[in-house]
This record gives sequence, structure tokens and C-alpha cells, in this order.
Amino acid sequence: MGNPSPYLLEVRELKKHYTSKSGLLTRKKPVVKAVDGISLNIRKGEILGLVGESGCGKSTLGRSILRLIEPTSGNIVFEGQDILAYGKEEKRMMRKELQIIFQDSGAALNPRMTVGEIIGAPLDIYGLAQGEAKERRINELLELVGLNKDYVNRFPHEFSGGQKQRIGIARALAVEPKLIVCDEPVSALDVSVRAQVLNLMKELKEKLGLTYLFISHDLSVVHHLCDRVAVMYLGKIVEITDRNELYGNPLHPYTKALLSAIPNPNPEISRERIVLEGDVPSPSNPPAGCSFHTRCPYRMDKCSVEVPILLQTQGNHSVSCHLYNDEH
Ligand SMILES: Nc1ncnc2c1ncn2[C@@H]1O[C@H](COP(=O)(O)OP(=O)(O)OP(=O)(O)O)[C@@H](O)[C@H]1O
Repeated sequence: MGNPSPYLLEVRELKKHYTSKSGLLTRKKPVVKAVDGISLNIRKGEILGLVGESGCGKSTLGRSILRLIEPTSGNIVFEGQDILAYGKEEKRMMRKELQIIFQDSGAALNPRMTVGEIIGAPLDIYGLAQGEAKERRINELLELVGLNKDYVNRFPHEFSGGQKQRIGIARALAVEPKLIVCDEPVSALDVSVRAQVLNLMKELKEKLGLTYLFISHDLSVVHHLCDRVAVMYLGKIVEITDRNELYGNPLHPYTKALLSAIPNPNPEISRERIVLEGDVPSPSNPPAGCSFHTRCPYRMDKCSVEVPILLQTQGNHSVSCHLYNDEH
């Protein structure tokens, strides 16, 4: 039976609560609500950006989608199948469809393996190519990511940061995945090579019909690449909409503050700088009501009591904030 849903991936009410080991001796174990009830969809061929400050739960969400971390509750539906219900073998096969690219590609590459061995390993694991066919495929993958096929016998330490990230991308592509979770893939790179790697990722997406969940704390990078953007704060999505809508008409005070911190290339458009008060609260003890209210310049009395729902305001634009919930 085909997949009647228009979405490649559907995440429903996903939670990942970590139970800290340091609480073993105390009566109540502290629970870190890293992902706390997230719902989102990704269409085939789309790039969904996921932004938010450090510690808001972006990586936990990305890794939970691949089941590299087991979620606490919720549903993850990929091509119409609930992947959280998968057993060991189904999960192994699922990893062929869903791949990840990490920020620190250097650390993710085995220093004792040659580039050919690194890229060839997934081909062996899934029995995709052997002998000459495997060699051809490795060369093809190197070419695809813009690396010379003569590099095949070199080791990771012989490459620059940008080249290592290209090797990581080639390894992820080896199994012909449908969805790639890109976890801060250019954050560790020099500014001069960032654009090259981002352009490569965009080209590969078009050429191979890929779909990305693109995690970044850098809103300029997300603007360059993504079709839609989800903004995350303390384990929850606070706003999600099309890229141009988010950058042109941000609704949530947190999104407005994040955008106001990006240097403005056009001096004719003056943007009010919103400075947030205080630090991000701990996800093991999030504030009651709207979790952003402790830092929000527009907070009202009800914000410290009631949790706002993620409400669709117009078209594709959803926001969770009492300022808008009251209007609709
Ligand atoms: N294994 C773990 N055990 C307990 N807490 C964890 C664990 N992994 C992450 N956390 C906590 O969960 C929260 C979310 O972390 P996560 O790494 O997902 O955030 P992030 O938005 O990706 O941050 P960054 O951009 O810094 O990587 C943080 O408070 C973090 O300390």
C-alpha cells in the first residue's frame, strides 16, 4: 500500500526526557525535558530548518528522529510507517533511508580508515556493492561531493575541515538515503568554506531528490538554505513557517529577538534590537506557563500560568504565544 500522506516525515508529540544519573542517590531524579512535545512535518524534497539557542534540544530532536536516541514518547512516521514500532532489523534497514551529518566531521571519521574504506563501509553493511562495482561507486561518491578520486587511499588527517565534511556527506549518501538530518554541518568550518559546503548540499538535494532537516543556531545560514523554518525554545517549537514569512514577519517575541541579533546587511531597513533578559532556564526545571515568559519583553499575567498552544495564524504560519492566541 502506498503512503497517502503528503509528508515524508511526521513527528507527533515527541518527547525525550533524560533522567540524570546524578539523581540516583536523591529521592527524586532530575528529569531534563530536552524535547517536550514536538510536532512537525517535512515534505519530500523540502529543507526544514531548526533553529534555537544552544541547549534548546535541537540535536536531541534530530537524533531521536533517527532513533540514535530512543524517544520517551510520541510518534515518528516515515513514509507512512511508525518507525518507533520497528524491531532491530527494521530499524537497521530504516537507517539506510535516514542518515545524519554531524558538525564535527573530523571526529566522526575513523582516523585509521582510508577515505575509500570510510565511504565503502555502509556499502558493505547493506550489501550494496562489492569488488569493482564498490570501487566504481566510491569513485562516483567522491566525485559527487567534489573530491578527487585519487584521494581514495588517504586518511582523514590529510584533509581540511571542509574536505572532511565532504567525506562525511559522501558516507551519508552511499546508502542513497531519502532524509538527512544535518546537525550544524557547517558550524565548525571557516567562514570561507561554509558557503561552498552549503552550496554543495543544496546541489545534492536537487540532484538526488533529498530531504533535509537542517539544524543550526545560525539564522543567516538557515535563511540561505531552508524552505521552512521551525524555531525551538526549551524543548518546544514556538514558531514554524515558510522561510520568507519567518524573516519578513516574525510573530513570536523569541524569533523577533533572534532575528534582531543578526547583522543587518541593508542599512535602509532599521530593525529594533531586542535584548533578552536573563539566561535560558534549565530544561530540568522549566518555568510554568509559557516557557519563554521569564525572558519575554511582552509578557502578560497569564503567560506565567497558561501554556500557549501552537496555533496556525494564517496560511502556513504557526506560533505559540498568548499575544496571538488571544487574537484568534
Ligand atoms: N545524555 C544526556 N543526558 C542528560 N541531559 C542531556 C543529555 N544530552 C543532552 N542533554 C541536555 O538536553 C538539553 C538539550 O541538549 P541538546 O544537545 O539537544 O541541545 P542543542 O539545542 O542541540 O544544543 P547545542 O546547539 O549546544 O548542541 C541540554 O540541557 C543538554 O544538557
